[in-house]
Amino acid sequence: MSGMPNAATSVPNAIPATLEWRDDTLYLLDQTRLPLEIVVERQACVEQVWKSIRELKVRGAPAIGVAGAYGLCVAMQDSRTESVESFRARLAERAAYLASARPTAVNLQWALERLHARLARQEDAADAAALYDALVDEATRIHAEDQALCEGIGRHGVALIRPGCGVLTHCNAGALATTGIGTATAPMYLAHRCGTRFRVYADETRPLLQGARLTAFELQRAGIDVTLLTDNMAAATMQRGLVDLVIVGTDRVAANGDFANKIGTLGVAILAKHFGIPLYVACPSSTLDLATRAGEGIVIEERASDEVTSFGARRTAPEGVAVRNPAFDITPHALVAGFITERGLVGPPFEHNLASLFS
Ligand SMILES: CSC[C@H]1O[C@H](OP(=O)(O)O)[C@H](O)[C@@H]1O
Repeated sequence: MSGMPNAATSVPNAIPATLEWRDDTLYLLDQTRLPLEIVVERQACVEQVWKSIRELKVRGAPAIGVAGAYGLCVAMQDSRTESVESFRARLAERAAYLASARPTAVNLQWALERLHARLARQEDAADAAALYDALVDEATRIHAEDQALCEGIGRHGVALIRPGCGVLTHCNAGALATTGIGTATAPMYLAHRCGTRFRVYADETRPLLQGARLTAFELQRAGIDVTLLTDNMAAATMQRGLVDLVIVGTDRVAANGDFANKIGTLGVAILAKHFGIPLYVACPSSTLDLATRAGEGIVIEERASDEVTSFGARRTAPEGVAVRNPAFDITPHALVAGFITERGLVGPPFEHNLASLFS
């Protein structure tokens, strides 16, 4: 898979990894500059990491989780010479700060809580420097696990992609949303790796165009047949019989199988149901939030209106017009054929079968 991010490749024009932790420093591929520019940014402080997550320089639930984990390490570097008690107190405050960057993707909170839990187990730490080392070790483990989780999702979903089929996806749940081969794209990359020929239809995904800027970019560079659609073309494309399967990612799955994903996913799911097309949701088990009973319990991030009133740098709406800009919507589990996770392909009844993944 030449040219895709996070692939172990020596191809010179390959896209750099979504993020990198090197010499106690976090580097992020600035996804707001893609597809025209490939810019990697050194994160000098935790405030910069917070801003990078908030501004979607790094985005996608798994990638946000890994970036948040390393961001907490960045936050604690200056506290290595403090007392153990002071280090632990500061950790809680810095974790809460990072969690405030974006509320919907469960992976950010999950990763920060996992680092917190690691330190809770370090009861006999000699000093704060040892606690810092434990944080970096745990963040590194989360990073490595994420790459393996993507491969597992790919293995459990690859059989869904039959030769000659058309797959529609929304937003970017690709390699650029993770530190591996993606979630929704994982079955696509594995099918491509096996020589299966299929077509992908990528919704551009207004207002921030993750589908056009990121999904079309990474799939094209990997040599996968991808066609870019405007969001209002999904219905006609399905009506023409070009779509056999929908695979999307998710930012949070409630216990009953309702899920949050990029705004517009609900519309795609309703269309898929109408045209008798199965919709699958690809996610690592860390995205399952069994503590939230149903979709109405998921907090939806509201974003700035200028993301809607401008197209790139060009204003496209009258000054003062009222705007709504929810970044996600909630799709009810009744519209879902199954969840593709690293632990298996999960069908209904979701309340029972999702919980069974952890038993
Ligand atoms: C594999 S999670 C990808 C998920 O995250 C995206 O949202 P954003 O670009 O705002 O982080 C979108 O909902 C994707 O499905």
